[in-house]
Amino acid sequence: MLKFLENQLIVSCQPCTGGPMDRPSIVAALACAAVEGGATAVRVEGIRNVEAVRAACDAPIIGIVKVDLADSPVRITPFTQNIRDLTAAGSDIIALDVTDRPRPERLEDLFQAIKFCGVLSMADCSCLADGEGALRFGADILATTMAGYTTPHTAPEPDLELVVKLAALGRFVIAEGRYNTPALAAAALAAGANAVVVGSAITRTEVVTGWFASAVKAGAKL
Ligand SMILES: CC(=O)N[C@H](C=O)[C@@H](O)[C@H](O)[C@H](O)COP(=O)(O)O
Repeated sequence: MLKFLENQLIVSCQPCTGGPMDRPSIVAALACAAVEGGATAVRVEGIRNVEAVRAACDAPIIGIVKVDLADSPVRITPFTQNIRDLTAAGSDIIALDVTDRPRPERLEDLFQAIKFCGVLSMADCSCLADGEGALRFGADILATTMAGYTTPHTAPEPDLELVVKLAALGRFVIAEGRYNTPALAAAALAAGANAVVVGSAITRTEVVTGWFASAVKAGAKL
């Protein structure tokens, strides 16, 4: 699986929550379109969406569940039950938030559940220490997904420095988070990532339209 993903583009098919494209049939169409365009794998949120994508295309699926908890800031795949459900729905890889923040279940138990389910684990890190911790639990993939998201202000640029640091740990590294142009996606691989995930710039029409709308408004003022 990791050989198959080497030097490849992975597309995150997560429409804006509650938006007009937030439906399993549309997520499945986005995934098929991404594969037609050259993506090798897709990242998909939610059990119904993973099921719909699995039924529509053969590409490897990185499955996640996002849960909003009252007593924890951890949102991405916080429960072992999420892992069992994502596996049953057809995920090949399961990604989870591995940041050092209060969480409802122990990371050790989550990684054990992933191993027990026979799928690969992808550790969504915010910093080098997250990656080092995830390695101790046997993470198969280290990713930069959470870089810039554990403090209130999201950085505008992707965290290429974290790619370099994680790559030095010697595990398969996926760059993810704000790779909003082809040049930035290519820069991730040049920095040492084994693959790159692009989401918003390909599959969040509202976000991309917003970028253009702001630029057009700013241009009109000149
Ligand atoms: C921080 C967090 O919750 N990230 C989520 C992870 O699944 C998604 O909302 C992102 O869209 C995804 O990581 C891809 O990143 P970008 O959309 O920037 O290409």
